[in-house]
Amino acid sequence: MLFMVEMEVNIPDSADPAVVQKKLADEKARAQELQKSGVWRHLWRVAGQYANVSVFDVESPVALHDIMLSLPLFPYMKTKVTALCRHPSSIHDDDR
Ligand SMILES: O=C(O)CC1=CCC(=O)O1
Repeated sequence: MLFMVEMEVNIPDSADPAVVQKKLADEKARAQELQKSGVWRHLWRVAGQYANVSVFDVESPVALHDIMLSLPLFPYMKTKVTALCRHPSSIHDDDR
């Protein structure tokens, strides 16, 4: 199942810089691991915002939920999830 996930990151000024640096490094490692596994299909920066638009390919909504809550930056994120399905005019065989 494909889902578009919009993530907006807001790190409070009061956050400990060392903790934030660790979370940023852990987030990058986790995001790259999930991209290599094929689960995190697309990761795009939204120009001009500390936000991204992503496409996840997961077994179920609960699998997506578990992945999102496991992200180190999740506590600092506002998220929006949209279910996707194949467009009849798509030429990409891997859309589903
Ligand atoms: O910077 C972001 O948009 C948050 C984020 C998601 C994956 C990652 O590496 O950073």
